[in-house]
Amino acid sequence: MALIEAAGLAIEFPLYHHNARSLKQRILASSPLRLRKDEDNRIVVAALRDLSFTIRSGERVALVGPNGAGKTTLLRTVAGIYEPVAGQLSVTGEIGSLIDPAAGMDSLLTGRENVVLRALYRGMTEAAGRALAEEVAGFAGLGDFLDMPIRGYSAGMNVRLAFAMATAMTPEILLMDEWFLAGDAEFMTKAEERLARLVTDAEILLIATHDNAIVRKWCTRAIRLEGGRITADGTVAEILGEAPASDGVD
Ligand SMILES: Nc1ncnc2c1ncn2[C@@H]1O[C@H](COP(=O)(O)OP(=O)(O)OP(=O)(O)O)[C@@H](O)[C@H]1O
Repeated sequence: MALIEAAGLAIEFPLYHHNARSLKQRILASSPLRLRKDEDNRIVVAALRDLSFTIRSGERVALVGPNGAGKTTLLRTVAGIYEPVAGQLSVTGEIGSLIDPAAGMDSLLTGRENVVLRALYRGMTEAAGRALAEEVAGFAGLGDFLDMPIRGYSAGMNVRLAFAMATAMTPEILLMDEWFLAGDAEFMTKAEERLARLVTDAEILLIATHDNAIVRKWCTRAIRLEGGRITADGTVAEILGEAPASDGVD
């Protein structure tokens, strides 16, 4: 059973800037509690502060909140990209990650080679990887581009490949940034069908978004982050209420 549990989770980034002092003053003015000095006397930004939550199998959770609230940082932390500086995070279940399209891809390899390589990392045989590449090819609709190095792909092609690959592997936990749902109309129709199947089988969906229509369509629960903290956690109706389609910050 897939499960994500966080207790007192905190993520910080050191602030590197040639003029960190004045930057600090400016950020302090707008967000007085978000900067501090760590044990090594470095100024750090508290990207996530004291987060505690449990996400269980069957939940489809939206991370909502203004720019800089910490939504993507939380996705990346659950994906294992960032190490918490405090608190605990426990993630049970195989993760499919649609956060950074080129992450984990080798730009010198072709789309097909990347799919096979990813399959091998996951412990599949090469034959199974090749079969998976065919499946991904059919869905992503990249045509001959599938056999070209991905450094020549457009941004849209990268998204198609990443989306097709992540969803073909039916992860138990799917982590997604909203712009994976912003493809062209034809692709999105296909993608939505696939996503619907995936979120029915896959156990947890965690998506960062500003688009309330996406939250209402896909999610059962919403967690609101502000300034790196959870300020609300509840059903979509409780968190969004009568809010309009977008929170207007993007
Ligand atoms: N790699 C990094 N290095 C330094 N600071 C970072 C890094 N990533 C995020 N931050 C800081 O952490 C905070 C949270 O950023 P994050 O990108 O998670 O917000 P977000 O809610 O996803 O915003 P948006 O809606 O704009 O995508 C911000 O103050 C940001 O500047």
